[in-house]
Amino acid sequence: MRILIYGMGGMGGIFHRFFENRGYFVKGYDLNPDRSEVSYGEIDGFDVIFLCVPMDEIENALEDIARKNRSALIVDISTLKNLAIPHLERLGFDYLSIHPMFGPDSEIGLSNIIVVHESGREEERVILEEFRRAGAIISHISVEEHDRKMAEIQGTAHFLLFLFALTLRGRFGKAYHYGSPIFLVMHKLASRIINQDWRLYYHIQKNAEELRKEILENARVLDEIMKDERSFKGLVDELREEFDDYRDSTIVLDAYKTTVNAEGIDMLRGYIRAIDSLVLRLIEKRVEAGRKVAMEKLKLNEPVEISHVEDVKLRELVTKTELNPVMVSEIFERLMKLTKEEEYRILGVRKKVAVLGPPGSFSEETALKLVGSRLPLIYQSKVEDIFLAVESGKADYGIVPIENSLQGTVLQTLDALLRHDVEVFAEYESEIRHNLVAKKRLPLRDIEVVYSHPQAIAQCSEFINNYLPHAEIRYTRTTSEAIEMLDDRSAAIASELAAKLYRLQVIKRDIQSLTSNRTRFYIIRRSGGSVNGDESLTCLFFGVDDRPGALYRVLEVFYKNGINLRKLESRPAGTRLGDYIFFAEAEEKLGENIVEEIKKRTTFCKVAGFFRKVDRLDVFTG
Ligand SMILES: NC(=O)c1ccc[n+]([C@@H]2O[C@H](COP(=O)([O-])OP(=O)(O)OC[C@H]3O[C@@H](n4cnc5c(N)ncnc54)[C@H](O)[C@@H]3O)[C@@H](O)[C@H]2O)c1
Ligand SMILES: O=C(O)C(=O)C[C@]1(C(=O)O)C=C[C@@H](O)C=C1
Repeated sequence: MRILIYGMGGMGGIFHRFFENRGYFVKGYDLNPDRSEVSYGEIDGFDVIFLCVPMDEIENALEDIARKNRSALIVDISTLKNLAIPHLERLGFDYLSIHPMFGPDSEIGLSNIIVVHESGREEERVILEEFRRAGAIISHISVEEHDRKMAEIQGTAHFLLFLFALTLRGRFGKAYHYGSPIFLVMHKLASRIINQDWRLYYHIQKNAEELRKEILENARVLDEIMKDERSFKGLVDELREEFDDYRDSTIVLDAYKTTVNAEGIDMLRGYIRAIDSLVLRLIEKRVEAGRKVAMEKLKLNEPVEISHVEDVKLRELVTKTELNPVMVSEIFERLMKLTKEEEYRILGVRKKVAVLGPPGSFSEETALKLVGSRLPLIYQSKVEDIFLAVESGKADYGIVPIENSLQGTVLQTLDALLRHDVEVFAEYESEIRHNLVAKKRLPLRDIEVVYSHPQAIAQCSEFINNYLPHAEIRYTRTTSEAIEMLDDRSAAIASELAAKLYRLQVIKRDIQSLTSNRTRFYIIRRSGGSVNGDESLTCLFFGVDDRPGALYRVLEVFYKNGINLRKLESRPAGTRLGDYIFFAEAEEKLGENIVEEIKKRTTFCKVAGFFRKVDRLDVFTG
């Protein structure tokens, strides 16, 4: 979906950043060439055009667009619908008409967006879904009802603020040091609207003439009521029934302090203290919201950690500030960590699990199957680092691949298992399923490039040869890298989880060749964990003298006790050329006597774990 922002002023800027940060192709066009990224001649190549020009310019702008591009979906964001909709209808555009109830310097999250007209096009669904996911509150009303409601809502607020300004004019000058918080907030709001485009307020008030009469009448009534104690109390009692939500109004008032012009060291220190205490209260609010999010996630079976939500958030935040982007990202990463810790706590998750990253990898997919979706994963880029994380206590468990049906034993895992003070306590087997994914639904013939890791490409070669012989293959180091490269004409091979995480379309599921592609994982923990009792397997390392029959004498122990070995590998001991250490997996939990017997017949023996096969791992207890 190619999006054009037509009019790159305040509102245009917001929508440009919003969609760009979410990975859409977005360009801006403006009469002012300094703000334009494309020329007027290029506006025909877009599927969606956000109309973000001032209201007086809407008609001209629509005429200009109609000359170049009649097929795009127009997104009308105007404040008053009677200035835009007649022209959209006359020119025959498909259009989505919304009223974003926020200004250029606001955040979309928690803002109201009123939808007054939809054309039924797919792009509309995508746009509204993005707003919804960003936390906007979307409501639907008719065009007529919209203009009536705006007269009530905006008309009343603006009129009263202008009245406030008119009444106070000339009384205080700029000396507001004795202002109360409520007064100061109202003063600020009045100054805000007085300093914006007056035409907007003029148009809104045009629809609000009846309402203003009502306000003036109410003012007279109120004046009378306030003269009498009992009638005033009666009014307050009545109003309290409707105006009862004043939670956190102090935060609103205290936020005002951050906007004063502080001068001198003492006042500046006071100013910073006020900001700090506000920040602290806001952090508490953030964490409180995290607790509620966690309960929602429990219902939806969603993971606590959603990396693409975090990535988009960080990208958006750094584009909103001139501050050092690295530090800003760090601060918000810490805040998210605090929130996530609280989410885990509320869900009763006590364990942390180290897996091979990055998010969206097949290892992560396995981890999610094993431990469910709401666990703290620690992503490591190497098998060795998973062992280190577990050994050092940074992670409680590690999930490491030990064997793949196509590639055989994972030697890094074997070597690390020998060196580190960890033990295997469970194993898990999973089938790797590859999917062809893309940014949008694409017929196979339109896919020009396929990105993926060489192993994934190899495992899907049959599918690629049969269905994508025309496509160019480009190798990437990781699945995430393949996904980052995607444009409208390419596809990637990735796990179902990655498709979900990065909100991609799955073009074709299970494209791996018929040969089963299974991977067995060990689940490791620090040595000395409690034995469960239902262990049925043992893995161990041993070394033998360099003489005939030495290995035979060890194997004899298994033979004599009727114990099957399902795996036997030799690895260089790392001492001198020709010295080997053996690794074995026995299909039984070896008793102490057997281990003793093996020790007698070997130069070295380390039991790396008594373990069992599992389908789930409980991370909610212990
Ligand atoms: N500002 C708000 O709080 C707010 C809130 C909701 C909706 N809106 C609506 O958003 C729209 C834009 O408001 P804004 O505050 O972003 O305005 P703005 O003045 O900040 O930006 C308008 C931009 O449009 C450009 N422009 C003007 N005429 C043009 C034309 N014919 N072709 C191309 N570009 C043109 C201007 O150069 C400017 O960059 C209006 O319809 C307004 O009703 C504004
Ligand atoms: O948005 C969510 O799902 C949250 O739980 C909030 C939050 C955050 O702290 O910003 C925390 C965890 C997720 O990884 C993404 C974001």
